Amino acid sequence: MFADLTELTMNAPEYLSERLAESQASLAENAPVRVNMTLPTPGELRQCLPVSTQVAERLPAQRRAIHDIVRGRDDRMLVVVGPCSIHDPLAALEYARRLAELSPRISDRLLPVMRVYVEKPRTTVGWKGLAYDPDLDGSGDMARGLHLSRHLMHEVATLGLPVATEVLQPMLAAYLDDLLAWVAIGARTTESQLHRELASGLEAAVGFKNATSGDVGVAVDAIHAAAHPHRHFGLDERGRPALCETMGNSHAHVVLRGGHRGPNHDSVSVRAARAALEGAGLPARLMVDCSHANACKDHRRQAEVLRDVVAQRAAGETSLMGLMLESHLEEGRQELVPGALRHGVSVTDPCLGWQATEALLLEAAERLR
Ligand SMILES: O=C[C@H](O)[C@H](O)COP(=O)(O)O
Ligand SMILES: C=C(OP(=O)(O)O)C(=O)O
Repeated sequence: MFADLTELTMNAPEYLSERLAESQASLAENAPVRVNMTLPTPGELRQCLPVSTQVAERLPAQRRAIHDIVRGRDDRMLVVVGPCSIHDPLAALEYARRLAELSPRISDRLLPVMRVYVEKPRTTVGWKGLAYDPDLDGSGDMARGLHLSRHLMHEVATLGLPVATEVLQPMLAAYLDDLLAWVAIGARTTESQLHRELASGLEAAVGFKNATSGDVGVAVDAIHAAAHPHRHFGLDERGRPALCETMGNSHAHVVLRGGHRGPNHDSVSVRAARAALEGAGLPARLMVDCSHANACKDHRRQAEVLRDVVAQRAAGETSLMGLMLESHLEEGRQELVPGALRHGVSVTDPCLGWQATEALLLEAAERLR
């Protein structure tokens, strides 16, 4: 397994992309957008990296378990935990092995799902994630990025862990969604109609973050929109433009991540979010992201936030059904300097280290028993 991924990390799957002939590319030389490479279609990538029988059989049960928590039929809490972003697939697999080992020790009270985030939304500009730039140097080998992303998700799923990701580019869902047990729509895209349509057609439960401003209303609107059937523009398996019809997703929920005005994990904010959902006739089900503006981007504060949420839940706030933690092998973050990276340290937001994460999840499970 590891040998396979190591090899993949080094060898670009050239057969999956095709540089357009110079004559074709140069037609667009002076255009603001230059198309110089075709990418594999979703069908081609899926064929190249098929889902094993074991993973395919396990995924529906994982999704059902998450649905049950989202709906309140299972009183455990969902915990979406893992690196802010994946930049080193081998380090991510090492993390996944540790989480898979911890999982049975807490699974009576918590259901861990691993963050395998291969796309990053940026406030302005910055590295956009493994799917866009797996070599971390701006070369943007997206064919390899897609291949690595799918391969890694499959490896994580093979360990028995449910896989979570944020879908930023709606087109990418078709490459990955047969591996996803939980999906995030981020704070910067919750208001986007395209993302709401996408969520409406996913089998996985979808968490909509409140806006970066702190506005929870847009996430409530998003849940409403995602629950509806839609007809929207999309791509089929062969990459052709297609009219897509969706059924509506009844497992969308709000994720409180704080905002420009400060955190929103406290009991007053939780009650306000609950009231907003109830007022819109929607189930009052909430996940709290312990990171981002809830931790004021200080990874150590995630522990305080988690303890506060668990205490509220233990005191009877049953609308709180989930937690999110940004966590990697080692704590903190580092600047993205290719060739000088420390192993297992985030290159985007600061993360809790593994030891602190493990201790915190064991403590939370105990508190919820
Ligand atoms: O989760 C990661 C970041 O908070 C998000 O991608 C924005 O990052 P940036 O503000 O560093 O661009
Ligand atoms: C980008 C993320 O969060 P948000 O959309 O809340 O900023 C994230 O969870 O990685």
